[in-house]
Amino acid sequence: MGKYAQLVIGPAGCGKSTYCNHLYEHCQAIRRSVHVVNLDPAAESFSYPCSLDIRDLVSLEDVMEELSLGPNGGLLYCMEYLEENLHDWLGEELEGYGEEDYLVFDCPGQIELYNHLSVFRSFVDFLKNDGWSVCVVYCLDAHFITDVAKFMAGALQALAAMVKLELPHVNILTKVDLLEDKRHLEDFLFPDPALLLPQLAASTGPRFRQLNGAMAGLLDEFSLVAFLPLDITDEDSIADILGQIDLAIQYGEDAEPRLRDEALGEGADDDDDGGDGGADI
Ligand SMILES: Nc1nc2c(ncn2[C@@H]2O[C@H](COP(=O)(O)OP(=O)(O)OP(=O)(O)O)[C@@H](O)[C@H]2O)c(=O)[nH]1
Ligand SMILES: [Mg+2]
Repeated sequence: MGKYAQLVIGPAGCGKSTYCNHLYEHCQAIRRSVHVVNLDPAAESFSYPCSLDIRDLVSLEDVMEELSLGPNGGLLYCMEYLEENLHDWLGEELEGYGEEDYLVFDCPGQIELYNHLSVFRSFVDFLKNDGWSVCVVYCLDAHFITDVAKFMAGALQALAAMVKLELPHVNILTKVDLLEDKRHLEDFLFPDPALLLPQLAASTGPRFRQLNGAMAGLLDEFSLVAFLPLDITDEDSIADILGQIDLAIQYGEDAEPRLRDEALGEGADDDDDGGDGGADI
């Protein structure tokens, strides 16, 4: 048995909260328990029921008003405040959760929080020490694949978060339903630098050739940057993603006996198939 969590991160507006809501609805549909946590002190409203909310600790609005800070400085202050209060606030709140609980943390969109500051590293270390198996879910807007240079930048950001947080990691290409032309989608789900490099060269000046080569080499060397497509109009899409995340944190191994026990406890049919509609992993 264990405690499981997803840390949903990615650039501003890339669809993190929408993913969290879609995942919550999917889990409701397959009768799988999941709690969504808001970690964005600037959030105003959510579509999902919020089980735990950073704004109960600190809100951006109050910080901006009381400390006369702008939105970015205010957000950094809030996140550093969270880092200082991990034990006192988060530790206490998480006492209400235990074995078999599954949390999804909907994070703010400023990528410097993952790459430059220590707050998320402290946050995941705290969760790990508290016994949670955590998977980072890095969201990138599918719009990024319309321009190879933009995609390279997005993939490198995902790679930086992967290296910095050192956790099981799944990358998601969100908003795939909005792509008009899906013919080249596959090229970006498993990006092959050798394939992308000529396109990159065509869209940048010759003096960037060496830099482009070095960046492509970096992605190639790690060969860890692959993306799963999220099409919110296709239910299989979120089921596949959840299945991959389950694999990454080995959720299925612990969950199967529990689902069967639950089904029996609820007087399920004798011939229970144990599947419960869950992801096929
Ligand atoms: N069609 C479509 N729209 C999406 C999808 N994901 C997000 N959106 C839209 O994109 C906008 C931003 O989505 P959010 O889920 O708020 O993005 P976010 O990453 O949580 O944004 P921040 O928390 O501000 O960084 C909203 O208008 C969403 O409705 C998607 O998969 N498909
Ligand atoms: Mg959001």
